[in-house]
Amino acid sequence: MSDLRDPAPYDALLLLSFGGPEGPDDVVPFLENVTRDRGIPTERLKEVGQHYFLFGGVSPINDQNRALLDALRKDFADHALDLPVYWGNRNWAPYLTDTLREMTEAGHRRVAVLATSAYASYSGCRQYRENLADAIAALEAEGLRPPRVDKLRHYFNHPGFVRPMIEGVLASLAELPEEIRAGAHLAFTTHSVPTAAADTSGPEEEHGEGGAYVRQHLEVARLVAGAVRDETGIEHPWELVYQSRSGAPHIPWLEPDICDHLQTLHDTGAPAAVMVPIGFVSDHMEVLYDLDTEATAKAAELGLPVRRSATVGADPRFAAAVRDLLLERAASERGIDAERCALGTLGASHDLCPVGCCPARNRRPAAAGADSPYA
Ligand SMILES: CC1=C(CCC(=O)O)c2cc3nc(cc4[nH]c(cc5[nH]c(cc1n2)c(C)c5CCC(=O)O)c(CCC(=O)O)c4C)C(CCC(=O)O)=C3C
Ligand SMILES: [Fe+2]
Repeated sequence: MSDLRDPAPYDALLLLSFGGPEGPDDVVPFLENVTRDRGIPTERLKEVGQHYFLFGGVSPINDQNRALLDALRKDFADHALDLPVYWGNRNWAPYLTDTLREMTEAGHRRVAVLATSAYASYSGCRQYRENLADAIAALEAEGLRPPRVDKLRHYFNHPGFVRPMIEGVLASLAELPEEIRAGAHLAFTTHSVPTAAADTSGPEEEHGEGGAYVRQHLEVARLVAGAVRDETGIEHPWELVYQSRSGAPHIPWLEPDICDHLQTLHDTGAPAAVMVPIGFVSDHMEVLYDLDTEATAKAAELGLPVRRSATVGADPRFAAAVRDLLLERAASERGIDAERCALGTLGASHDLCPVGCCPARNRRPAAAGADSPYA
Protein backbone atom coordinates (compact mmCIF):
# COMPACT_ATOMS: atom_id res chain seq x y z
CA MET A 1 0.00 0.00 0.00
CA SER A 2 1.61 3.26 -1.03
CA ASP A 3 -1.34 5.56 -0.90
CA LEU A 4 -2.16 8.64 1.08
CA ARG A 5 -3.75 6.58 3.87
CA ASP A 6 -0.51 4.80 4.64
CA PRO A 7 1.10 5.95 7.93
CA ALA A 8 4.50 4.40 7.05
CA PRO A 9 7.23 5.16 8.05
CA TYR A 10 5.44 6.04 11.31
CA ASP A 11 4.58 3.27 13.73
CA ALA A 12 3.05 5.45 16.48
CA LEU A 13 1.75 8.91 17.32
CA LEU A 14 2.89 10.74 20.44
CA LEU A 15 0.66 13.46 21.86
CA LEU A 16 3.12 15.83 23.51
CA SER A 17 1.70 18.36 25.95
CA PHE A 18 2.58 20.77 28.72
CA GLY A 19 1.24 18.78 31.68
CA GLY A 20 -0.37 20.12 34.83
CA PRO A 21 -0.96 19.24 38.48
CA GLU A 22 -3.65 16.72 39.44
CA GLY A 23 -4.03 17.74 43.10
CA PRO A 24 -2.86 20.30 45.71
CA ASP A 25 0.36 18.42 46.51
CA ASP A 26 1.40 18.54 42.86
CA VAL A 27 1.20 22.32 42.45
CA VAL A 28 4.56 23.45 43.84
CA PRO A 29 6.63 20.61 42.30
CA PHE A 30 4.86 21.23 38.97
CA LEU A 31 5.74 24.93 39.08
CA GLU A 32 9.32 24.00 39.96
CA ASN A 33 9.45 21.79 36.87
CA VAL A 34 8.05 24.55 34.64
CA THR A 35 10.28 27.31 35.90
CA ARG A 36 13.59 25.53 36.36
CA ASP A 37 16.32 28.02 35.28
CA ARG A 38 13.76 30.45 33.83
CA GLY A 39 14.15 33.38 36.23
CA ILE A 40 10.50 33.93 37.01
CA PRO A 41 9.99 36.16 40.07
CA THR A 42 8.89 34.27 43.23
CA GLU A 43 5.94 36.65 43.57
CA ARG A 44 4.60 35.61 40.20
CA LEU A 45 5.02 31.93 41.08
CA LYS A 46 3.09 32.35 44.34
CA GLU A 47 0.35 34.10 42.41
CA VAL A 48 0.17 31.39 39.75
CA GLY A 49 0.14 28.73 42.49
CA GLN A 50 -2.97 30.44 43.86
CA HIS A 51 -4.67 30.10 40.47
CA TYR A 52 -4.22 26.34 40.71
CA PHE A 53 -5.30 26.14 44.37
CA LEU A 54 -8.48 28.00 43.45
CA PHE A 55 -9.32 24.96 41.30
CA GLY A 56 -8.41 22.41 43.99
CA GLY A 57 -4.84 22.14 42.71
CA VAL A 58 -6.07 20.46 39.54
CA SER A 59 -5.21 21.76 36.10
CA PRO A 60 -7.89 21.06 33.51
CA ILE A 61 -5.20 20.33 30.91
CA ASN A 62 -4.84 16.61 31.73
CA ASP A 63 -8.52 15.79 31.30
CA GLN A 64 -8.47 17.84 28.09
CA ASN A 65 -5.62 15.70 26.82
CA ARG A 66 -7.38 12.48 27.85
CA ALA A 67 -10.41 13.62 25.86
CA LEU A 68 -8.19 14.44 22.88
CA LEU A 69 -6.54 11.00 23.12
CA ASP A 70 -10.00 9.39 23.01
CA ALA A 71 -10.97 11.54 20.03
CA LEU A 72 -7.75 10.65 18.18
CA ARG A 73 -8.15 6.91 18.83
CA LYS A 74 -11.76 7.05 17.68
CA ASP A 75 -10.88 9.00 14.56
CA PHE A 76 -8.03 6.61 13.69
CA ALA A 77 -10.26 3.56 14.27
CA ASP A 78 -13.08 5.06 12.19
CA HIS A 79 -10.63 5.56 9.32
CA ALA A 80 -8.94 2.17 9.53
CA LEU A 81 -5.71 3.79 10.63
CA ASP A 82 -4.03 1.20 12.80
CA LEU A 83 -1.58 3.34 14.74
CA PRO A 84 -1.17 3.41 18.53
CA VAL A 85 -1.47 6.80 20.21
CA TYR A 86 0.65 7.63 23.27
CA TRP A 87 0.68 10.64 25.59
CA GLY A 88 3.60 12.32 27.33
CA ASN A 89 4.08 15.73 28.99
CA ARG A 90 6.96 18.13 29.39
CA ASN A 91 6.23 19.18 32.97
CA TRP A 92 4.11 16.55 34.73
CA ALA A 93 3.16 12.89 34.65
CA PRO A 94 2.87 11.07 32.36
CA TYR A 95 6.35 12.45 31.72
CA LEU A 96 7.67 12.51 28.16
CA THR A 97 10.77 10.46 29.07
CA ASP A 98 8.66 7.71 30.65
CA THR A 99 6.31 7.57 27.67
CA LEU A 100 9.20 7.47 25.22
CA ARG A 101 10.79 4.66 27.25
CA GLU A 102 7.53 2.74 27.06
CA MET A 103 7.42 3.34 23.31
CA THR A 104 11.03 2.20 22.95
CA GLU A 105 10.31 -0.98 24.89
CA ALA A 106 7.23 -1.61 22.74
CA GLY A 107 9.56 -1.58 19.72
CA HIS A 108 8.56 1.68 18.06
CA ARG A 109 11.22 3.04 15.71
CA ARG A 110 9.68 6.09 14.06
CA VAL A 111 7.25 8.33 15.90
CA ALA A 112 5.18 11.30 14.74
CA VAL A 113 4.73 13.91 17.46
CA LEU A 114 1.73 16.20 17.82
CA ALA A 115 2.44 19.06 20.21
CA THR A 116 -0.53 20.79 21.83
CA SER A 117 0.77 24.14 20.64
CA ALA A 118 -0.24 25.43 17.22
CA TYR A 119 2.21 28.28 16.55
CA ALA A 120 5.91 29.00 16.17
CA SER A 121 7.95 30.45 19.06
CA TYR A 122 10.56 29.31 21.54
CA SER A 123 7.92 28.44 24.19
CA GLY A 124 5.49 26.91 21.70
CA CYS A 125 7.90 24.93 19.54
CA ARG A 126 11.64 24.80 20.25
CA GLN A 127 11.13 24.19 23.96
CA TYR A 128 9.06 21.10 23.06
CA ARG A 129 11.88 20.02 20.72
CA GLU A 130 14.50 20.56 23.46
CA ASN A 131 12.47 18.36 25.80
CA LEU A 132 12.29 15.67 23.11
CA ALA A 133 16.09 15.83 22.81
CA ASP A 134 16.42 15.61 26.62
CA ALA A 135 14.19 12.53 26.69
CA ILE A 136 16.17 10.83 23.90
CA ALA A 137 19.47 11.61 25.66
CA ALA A 138 18.14 10.25 28.97
CA LEU A 139 17.06 6.98 27.34
CA GLU A 140 20.36 6.64 25.49
CA ALA A 141 22.11 7.10 28.83
CA GLU A 142 20.06 4.13 30.08
CA GLY A 143 21.46 2.08 27.20
CA LEU A 144 18.23 2.12 25.22
CA ARG A 145 17.79 2.93 21.54
CA PRO A 146 14.83 5.37 21.42
CA PRO A 147 12.84 5.88 18.20
CA ARG A 148 13.35 8.78 15.84
CA VAL A 149 10.81 11.52 16.55
CA ASP A 150 9.33 13.85 13.91
CA LYS A 151 7.27 16.82 15.10
CA LEU A 152 4.21 17.49 12.93
CA ARG A 153 4.06 20.97 11.45
CA HIS A 154 2.36 24.00 13.00
CA TYR A 155 -1.38 23.77 12.45
CA PHE A 156 -2.57 27.28 13.35
CA ASN A 157 -4.02 27.72 9.83
CA HIS A 158 -5.34 24.19 9.35
CA PRO A 159 -9.13 24.24 8.80
CA GLY A 160 -9.58 21.57 11.50
CA PHE A 161 -8.14 24.05 14.01
CA VAL A 162 -9.73 27.25 12.65
CA ARG A 163 -13.27 26.14 11.78
CA PRO A 164 -14.27 25.00 15.29
CA MET A 165 -13.06 28.38 16.59
CA ILE A 166 -15.21 30.21 14.03
CA GLU A 167 -18.25 28.30 15.24
CA GLY A 168 -17.28 29.06 18.83
CA VAL A 169 -17.26 32.79 18.09
CA LEU A 170 -20.64 32.59 16.33
CA ALA A 171 -22.08 30.76 19.35
CA SER A 172 -20.68 33.34 21.78
CA LEU A 173 -22.02 36.22 19.69
CA ALA A 174 -25.46 34.56 19.65
CA GLU A 175 -25.42 34.51 23.45
CA LEU A 176 -25.04 38.29 23.66
CA PRO A 177 -28.23 40.37 23.88
CA GLU A 178 -29.30 41.34 20.38
CA GLU A 179 -29.09 45.11 20.88
CA ILE A 180 -25.36 44.95 21.66
CA ARG A 181 -24.38 42.00 19.48
CA ALA A 182 -23.62 43.83 16.22
CA GLY A 183 -21.20 46.22 17.93
CA ALA A 184 -19.33 43.50 19.82
CA HIS A 185 -15.56 43.49 19.47
CA LEU A 186 -13.64 40.27 18.92
CA ALA A 187 -10.67 40.23 21.31
CA PHE A 188 -8.37 37.51 19.95
CA THR A 189 -6.05 36.49 22.72
CA THR A 190 -2.88 34.46 23.11
CA HIS A 191 -0.06 33.89 25.56
CA SER A 192 2.25 36.89 25.81
CA VAL A 193 5.94 36.18 25.29
CA PRO A 194 8.96 38.50 25.56
CA THR A 195 9.07 40.75 22.48
CA ALA A 196 12.61 39.49 21.86
CA ALA A 197 11.25 35.92 21.65
CA ALA A 198 8.44 37.01 19.34
CA ASP A 199 10.80 38.93 17.03
CA THR A 200 13.05 35.89 16.55
CA SER A 201 10.24 33.35 16.16
CA GLY A 202 10.12 31.34 12.94
CA PRO A 203 12.77 31.16 10.26
CA GLU A 204 15.01 34.22 10.28
CA GLU A 205 14.17 36.94 7.73
CA GLU A 206 10.93 35.24 6.71
CA HIS A 207 8.95 37.37 9.12
CA GLY A 208 8.86 41.03 10.17
CA GLU A 209 8.64 42.55 13.63
CA GLY A 210 6.85 40.22 16.02
CA GLY A 211 8.16 37.31 13.94
CA ALA A 212 6.16 34.25 12.98
CA TYR A 213 4.44 34.23 16.38
CA VAL A 214 2.57 37.52 15.90
CA ARG A 215 2.13 37.03 12.16
CA GLN A 216 0.56 33.59 12.52
CA HIS A 217 -1.82 34.82 15.24
CA LEU A 218 -2.82 37.86 13.16
CA GLU A 219 -3.55 35.50 10.27
CA VAL A 220 -5.82 33.28 12.40
CA ALA A 221 -7.58 36.34 13.83
CA ARG A 222 -8.15 37.67 10.30
CA LEU A 223 -9.42 34.30 9.10
CA VAL A 224 -11.86 33.92 12.00
CA ALA A 225 -13.10 37.53 11.81
CA GLY A 226 -13.53 37.19 8.04
CA ALA A 227 -15.53 33.97 8.35
CA VAL A 228 -17.72 35.55 11.03
CA ARG A 229 -18.35 38.50 8.71
CA ASP A 230 -19.24 36.15 5.85
CA GLU A 231 -21.62 34.25 8.10
CA THR A 232 -23.34 37.17 9.88
CA GLY A 233 -22.89 40.03 7.40
CA ILE A 234 -21.46 42.07 10.26
CA GLU A 235 -17.93 43.43 10.37
CA HIS A 236 -17.01 43.07 14.03
CA PRO A 237 -14.04 45.20 15.02
CA TRP A 238 -11.18 42.98 16.19
CA GLU A 239 -7.78 43.17 17.85
CA LEU A 240 -5.02 40.74 18.81
CA VAL A 241 -4.23 41.01 22.53
CA TYR A 242 -2.18 39.07 25.06
CA GLN A 243 -2.50 37.39 28.44
CA SER A 244 -0.65 35.42 31.12
CA ARG A 245 2.47 37.59 31.14
CA SER A 246 5.19 36.59 33.56
CA GLY A 247 8.84 37.57 33.91
CA ALA A 248 10.41 40.72 35.31
CA PRO A 249 8.52 44.00 34.63
CA HIS A 250 11.52 45.70 32.95
CA ILE A 251 11.63 43.10 30.18
CA PRO A 252 9.23 44.00 27.35
CA TRP A 253 6.54 41.41 26.55
CA LEU A 254 3.85 41.54 23.87
CA GLU A 255 1.01 43.94 24.73
CA PRO A 256 -1.74 45.00 25.29
CA ASP A 257 -2.88 42.71 28.04
CA ILE A 258 -6.47 41.46 27.75
CA CYS A 259 -7.52 43.27 30.95
CA ASP A 260 -6.07 46.60 29.76
CA HIS A 261 -7.77 46.00 26.45
CA LEU A 262 -11.15 45.50 28.14
CA GLN A 263 -10.59 48.82 29.91
CA THR A 264 -9.88 50.50 26.56
CA LEU A 265 -12.97 48.95 25.01
CA HIS A 266 -15.03 50.25 27.91
CA ASP A 267 -13.45 53.72 27.71
CA THR A 268 -14.08 53.99 23.99
CA GLY A 269 -17.72 52.94 24.27
CA ALA A 270 -17.65 49.39 22.87
CA PRO A 271 -20.95 47.70 23.83
CA ALA A 272 -19.60 44.14 24.31
CA ALA A 273 -16.73 41.79 23.52
CA VAL A 274 -16.05 38.16 22.77
CA MET A 275 -12.68 36.90 24.05
CA VAL A 276 -11.35 34.39 21.53
CA PRO A 277 -8.45 32.30 22.91
CA ILE A 278 -6.84 31.45 19.55
CA GLY A 279 -3.45 30.87 21.22
CA PHE A 280 -4.61 27.79 23.12
CA VAL A 281 -5.57 24.31 22.02
CA SER A 282 -7.80 23.51 24.99
CA ASP A 283 -9.44 25.03 28.09
CA HIS A 284 -6.44 24.80 30.38
CA MET A 285 -5.56 27.00 33.34
CA GLU A 286 -4.63 30.07 31.27
CA VAL A 287 -8.14 30.02 29.84
CA LEU A 288 -10.01 29.08 33.04
CA TYR A 289 -8.17 31.50 35.28
CA ASP A 290 -6.76 34.33 33.17
CA LEU A 291 -9.84 34.68 30.96
CA ASP A 292 -12.83 33.07 32.66
CA THR A 293 -11.91 34.29 36.14
CA GLU A 294 -9.67 37.35 36.00
CA ALA A 295 -10.64 39.04 32.72
CA THR A 296 -14.32 38.18 33.23
CA ALA A 297 -14.21 39.83 36.68
CA LYS A 298 -12.55 42.88 35.15
CA ALA A 299 -15.30 43.11 32.53
CA ALA A 300 -17.99 42.77 35.21
CA GLU A 301 -16.37 45.58 37.19
CA LEU A 302 -16.48 47.72 34.05
CA GLY A 303 -20.05 46.71 33.24
CA LEU A 304 -18.85 45.42 29.86
CA PRO A 305 -20.74 42.32 28.68
CA VAL A 306 -18.23 39.64 27.59
CA ARG A 307 -18.25 36.04 26.48
CA ARG A 308 -15.35 33.63 26.04
CA SER A 309 -15.50 31.43 22.98
CA ALA A 310 -14.51 27.76 22.90
CA THR A 311 -11.08 26.32 22.22
CA VAL A 312 -10.87 23.34 19.83
CA GLY A 313 -10.23 20.84 22.65
CA ALA A 314 -11.25 17.36 21.49
CA ASP A 315 -13.38 18.50 18.55
CA PRO A 316 -13.60 15.62 16.05
CA ARG A 317 -12.53 18.00 13.27
CA PHE A 318 -9.31 18.65 15.16
CA ALA A 319 -8.73 14.92 15.58
CA ALA A 320 -9.27 14.54 11.82
CA ALA A 321 -6.79 17.35 11.23
CA VAL A 322 -4.17 15.48 13.25
CA ARG A 323 -4.73 12.40 11.07
CA ASP A 324 -4.38 14.63 8.01
CA LEU A 325 -1.12 16.14 9.29
CA LEU A 326 0.26 12.71 10.09
CA LEU A 327 -0.60 11.16 6.72
CA GLU A 328 0.62 14.23 4.85
CA ARG A 329 3.97 14.03 6.64
CA ALA A 330 4.18 10.25 6.23
CA ALA A 331 3.67 10.60 2.48
CA SER A 332 6.28 13.31 2.32
CA GLU A 333 8.78 11.13 4.22
CA ARG A 334 8.13 8.44 1.57
CA GLY A 335 8.88 10.97 -1.16
CA ILE A 336 5.27 11.57 -2.18
CA ASP A 337 3.91 15.11 -2.41
CA ALA A 338 0.61 15.18 -0.52
CA GLU A 339 -1.71 18.16 -0.45
CA ARG A 340 -0.95 20.40 2.53
CA CYS A 341 -4.15 21.82 3.89
CA ALA A 342 -3.91 25.47 4.98
CA LEU A 343 -6.34 28.39 5.02
CA GLY A 344 -5.34 31.96 4.22
CA THR A 345 -2.17 33.34 2.74
CA LEU A 346 0.73 32.08 4.86
CA GLY A 347 0.64 28.57 3.43
CA ALA A 348 1.44 25.31 5.18
CA SER A 349 4.25 25.63 7.71
CA HIS A 350 7.58 23.79 7.26
CA ASP A 351 8.00 20.16 8.37
CA LEU A 352 11.47 20.71 9.75
CA CYS A 353 12.36 23.83 11.70
CA PRO A 354 15.42 25.34 10.00
CA VAL A 355 18.65 25.98 11.90
CA GLY A 356 18.26 28.98 14.20
CA CYS A 357 14.44 28.90 14.13
CA CYS A 358 13.00 30.32 17.41
CA PRO A 359 16.43 30.48 19.10
CA ALA A 360 16.82 29.79 22.82
CA ARG A 361 18.57 32.16 25.21
CA ASN A 362 20.94 29.31 26.02
CA ARG A 363 21.66 26.98 23.13
CA ARG A 364 20.66 23.39 23.87
CA PRO A 365 20.14 20.37 21.64
CA ALA A 366 16.66 20.20 20.08
CA ALA A 367 15.21 17.15 18.30
CA ALA A 368 13.04 17.13 15.18
CA GLY A 369 14.61 20.10 13.40
CA ALA A 370 17.32 20.73 10.80
CA ASP A 371 19.76 21.25 13.67
CA SER A 372 18.76 18.04 15.46
CA PRO A 373 21.53 15.68 16.57
CA TYR A 374 18.98 12.85 16.26
CA ALA A 375 17.77 13.11 12.64
C1 LIG B 1 3.52 30.60 24.24
C2 LIG B 1 3.09 29.84 25.47
C3 LIG B 1 2.09 28.90 25.56
C4 LIG B 1 1.20 28.41 24.43
C5 LIG B 1 1.78 27.24 23.72
C6 LIG B 1 1.71 25.98 24.53
O1 LIG B 1 0.59 25.59 24.91
O2 LIG B 1 2.77 25.42 24.82
C7 LIG B 1 2.06 28.45 26.91
C8 LIG B 1 1.21 27.45 27.42
C9 LIG B 1 1.09 27.03 28.74
N1 LIG B 1 1.72 27.54 29.83
C10 LIG B 1 1.32 26.84 30.93
C11 LIG B 1 1.76 27.08 32.26
C12 LIG B 1 2.79 27.96 32.59
N2 LIG B 1 3.54 28.74 31.75
C13 LIG B 1 4.45 29.50 32.47
C14 LIG B 1 5.39 30.39 31.97
C15 LIG B 1 5.52 30.83 30.62
N3 LIG B 1 4.74 30.42 29.55
C16 LIG B 1 5.20 31.04 28.40
C17 LIG B 1 4.68 30.89 27.12
C18 LIG B 1 3.65 30.00 26.78
N4 LIG B 1 3.01 29.14 27.63
C19 LIG B 1 6.31 31.85 28.76
C20 LIG B 1 7.14 32.70 27.80
C21 LIG B 1 6.50 31.74 30.14
C22 LIG B 1 7.58 32.40 30.98
C23 LIG B 1 8.61 31.45 31.43
C24 LIG B 1 9.42 30.82 30.33
O3 LIG B 1 10.12 31.55 29.59
O4 LIG B 1 9.38 29.60 30.19
C25 LIG B 1 4.31 29.13 33.84
C26 LIG B 1 5.15 29.68 34.98
C27 LIG B 1 4.38 30.65 35.79
C28 LIG B 1 3.97 31.85 34.97
O5 LIG B 1 4.82 32.68 34.73
O6 LIG B 1 2.82 31.91 34.55
C29 LIG B 1 3.27 28.19 33.93
C30 LIG B 1 2.69 27.54 35.17
C31 LIG B 1 0.40 25.81 30.55
C32 LIG B 1 -0.29 24.79 31.48
C33 LIG B 1 -1.60 25.33 31.95
C34 LIG B 1 -2.35 24.38 32.81
O7 LIG B 1 -1.81 23.88 33.81
O8 LIG B 1 -3.52 24.14 32.52
C35 LIG B 1 0.26 25.93 29.19
C36 LIG B 1 -0.58 25.07 28.29
FE1 LIG C 1 3.09 29.13 29.66
